[in-house]
Amino acid sequence: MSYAVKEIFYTLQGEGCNAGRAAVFCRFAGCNLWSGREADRAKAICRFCDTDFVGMDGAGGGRFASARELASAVEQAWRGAGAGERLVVLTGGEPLLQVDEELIKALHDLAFEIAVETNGTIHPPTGIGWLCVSPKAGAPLVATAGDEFKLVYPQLGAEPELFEGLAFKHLLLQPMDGPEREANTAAAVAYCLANPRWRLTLQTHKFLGIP
Ligand SMILES: C[S@@+](CC[C@H](N)C(=O)[O-])C[C@H]1O[C@@H](n2cnc3c(N)ncnc32)[C@H](O)[C@@H]1O
Ligand SMILES: Nc1nc2[nH]cc(C(=O)O)c2c(=O)[nH]1
Ligand code: SF4
Ligand SMILES: [Mg+2]
Repeated sequence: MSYAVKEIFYTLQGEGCNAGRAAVFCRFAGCNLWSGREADRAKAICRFCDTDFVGMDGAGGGRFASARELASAVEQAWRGAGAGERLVVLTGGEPLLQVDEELIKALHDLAFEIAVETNGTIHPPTGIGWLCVSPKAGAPLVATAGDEFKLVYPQLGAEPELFEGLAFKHLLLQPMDGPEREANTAAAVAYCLANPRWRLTLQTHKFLGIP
């Protein structure tokens, strides 16, 4: 199978439990909850997306004909010294529209740990080392277990209480970015203070000014 990739870049994971860790980000093109076109945003299932995932025209992006070619491009982007600690974050768009066991094997063959950022609407293939699920109100949630559950807050119809019975190691609230970011951040802080099972995560790359 071939893979449509928007961009590949090396940076620090900005969000979640692994914030601060160096990683290659591989951003797949396309999503099942929004076309990515501004004209469609108001009628999309997911309306608050902060990401351009349309096309294959970003840095390091393109159409990759095979899992080995894509894994090799990820390896080319790695800038860390030595052989250890290699981490790739597969994101998008919705990566699980494209990620398959062949790609996972090809990345493992190059000694990468694999993290995935997904909206939880697609069953993940086996072999993912760190699964981050970020549910979207109004979309079916089929990935009900994983490493971190990163709920963008607030979302009407996706209140944190609804998810407390799921099998995730970590429950995180991420303030929704956009015009209400400050109010959303204050509300997320208040929620975590009142409900200590939930921890706050911030999009640190945005205030660091890194990708
Ligand atoms: C762009 S998405 C790509 C991965 C996948 N489609 C998903 O939604 O999880 C990456 C992460 O950014 C989060 N995100 C998107 N827009 C956001 C916003 N406006 N504020 C805060 N987090 C946002 C998503 O919930 C997800 O955790
Ligand atoms: N630095 C950095 N960390 C991130 N964590 C999740 C991201 C994403 O867009 O999936 C992201 C991103 O775009 N940049
Ligand atoms: S599901 Fe993820 S990539 Fe798709 S529109 Fe929502 S935040 Fe963006
Ligand atoms: Mg992002």
